[in-house]
Amino acid sequence: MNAALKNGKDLSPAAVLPRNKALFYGGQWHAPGHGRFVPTSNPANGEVIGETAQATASDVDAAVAAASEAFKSWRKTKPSERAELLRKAAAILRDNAEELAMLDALNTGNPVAEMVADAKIAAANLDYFAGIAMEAKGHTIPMGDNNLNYTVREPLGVVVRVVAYNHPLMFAAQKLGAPLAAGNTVIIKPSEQAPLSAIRMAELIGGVFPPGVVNVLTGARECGEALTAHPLVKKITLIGSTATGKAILRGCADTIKQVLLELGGKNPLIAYPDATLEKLADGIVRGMNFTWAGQSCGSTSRVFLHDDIHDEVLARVVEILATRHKPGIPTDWATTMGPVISKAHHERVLNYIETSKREGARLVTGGKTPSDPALANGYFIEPTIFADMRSDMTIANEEVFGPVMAVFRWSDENEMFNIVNSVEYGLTASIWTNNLTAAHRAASRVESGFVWINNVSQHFLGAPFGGYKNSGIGREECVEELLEFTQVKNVNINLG
Ligand SMILES: NC(=O)c1ccc[n+]([C@@H]2O[C@H](COP(=O)([O-])OP(=O)(O)OC[C@H]3O[C@@H](n4cnc5c(N)ncnc54)[C@H](O)[C@@H]3O)[C@@H](O)[C@H]2O)c1
Repeated sequence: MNAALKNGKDLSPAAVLPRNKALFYGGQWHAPGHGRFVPTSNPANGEVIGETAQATASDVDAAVAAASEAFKSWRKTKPSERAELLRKAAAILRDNAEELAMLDALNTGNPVAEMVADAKIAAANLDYFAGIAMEAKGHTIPMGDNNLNYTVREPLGVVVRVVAYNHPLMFAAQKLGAPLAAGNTVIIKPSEQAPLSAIRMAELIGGVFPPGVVNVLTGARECGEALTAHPLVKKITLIGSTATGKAILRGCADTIKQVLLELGGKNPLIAYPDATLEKLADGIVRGMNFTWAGQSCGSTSRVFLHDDIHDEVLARVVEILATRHKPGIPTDWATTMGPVISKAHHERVLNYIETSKREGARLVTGGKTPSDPALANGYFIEPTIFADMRSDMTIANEEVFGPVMAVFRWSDENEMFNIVNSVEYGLTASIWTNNLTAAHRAASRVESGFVWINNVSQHFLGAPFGGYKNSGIGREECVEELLEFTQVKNVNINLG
């Protein structure tokens, strides 16, 4: 199939790459103050495919000023009108889903066929927050005679949303929904590792909103730090690593800035002996998100198999994996697994593999770069499984953020939960059993913010997503996310 054509649409790089490379704020494109642009590349072959501006502190000042100015009228805009614009933006994203998927495939290495869903998920989020814009409401509080006491929820002001590289368009677009619906203006800071689709998003939907309401600043750590420290930024949110979350928390101290943090994970999948083995094996493969080379915060990368079913399930998993995920060129519509994001990350993941071997984990499958010469210049790694894991091994505790699964054997439930809950992370967990009591008991014991029973990976719009422990602060994709971007004012009226 010609990768450049899909449903009559031209999906060649020339057609899908953004036209701009500068900074989008105040409704216009601005060259960075110091004029620096940096290249961005395609992880499937290492080739440079574009360049983007590197925002520094002076650009941050200018963008925050524009967003701050826009806030004055956006906060007064009727929620129903704000909702209408969000719905308009959602429709544009849906119309451009294939183009945006191809752009993300070029810049992240995630397979294009699977990335089409990302624009649609982002659009669904915008529609969802458009629908609940009126839920940013207050209460009346009974105070007895001669007093009327009520609360109102007001927007915060300028909100910054810093996002990770693994689903760049989806994160950049979906994270606009809640703050805009609540009346804030937003600056999106995409990852410097995959910035192109956020720029394209600004081209497509930036003009739907009044100037300064939606802004996109590309840049790296320096840009993120300047945004974090800026006194006129009232809240900063992050989708990123726990290390960056800690840096942002530290950077917020001087301005007493609110945060919302969606951070890393080392998520357990726990299988009881009575689970339906066929579905379990399928779920273990799906939960690891091999499609994006394991680069998902929610990946269930620690699999705890009960002794009675361990060997049979592991054999099934290896069998499914062999037919389902094979590294390939991400812009090819038939590809089922992409590379990792960069040369540095490739080396990091391969190091984790070598360390695991050295520490005595048993390599069951994968563990190396693919032999296909067409992939030689990209950052590909075969889907990898280690078994006979011990809790003191490195990948039993550290987030690899690559296609590397760690399988543990268990027989004592208490010992198993000690290991499950011994890591610093607590994002997701997946529990497999047909016993209702065991399922609820396990859900209650596991220290994670988002738990699936007999399922993996899926998010449910309206249901709170977020982490326990060092996996984050706050909840998203639900009413609470909307309320995160409001502050409560209490008004007491003396009627006497
Ligand atoms: N919990 C979630 O919902 C979720 C979703 C996806 C990814 N993640 C996590 O993201 C990580 C992988 O993504 P990544 O490598 O892009 O993460 P990262 O933390 O390296 O970068 C994330 C973003 O933070 C910015 N940044 C870096 N240092 C900063 C600083 N000091 N101040 C402000 N901003 C700064 C980066 O430029 C980027 O835009 C993994 O740990 C993964 O688990 C979490």
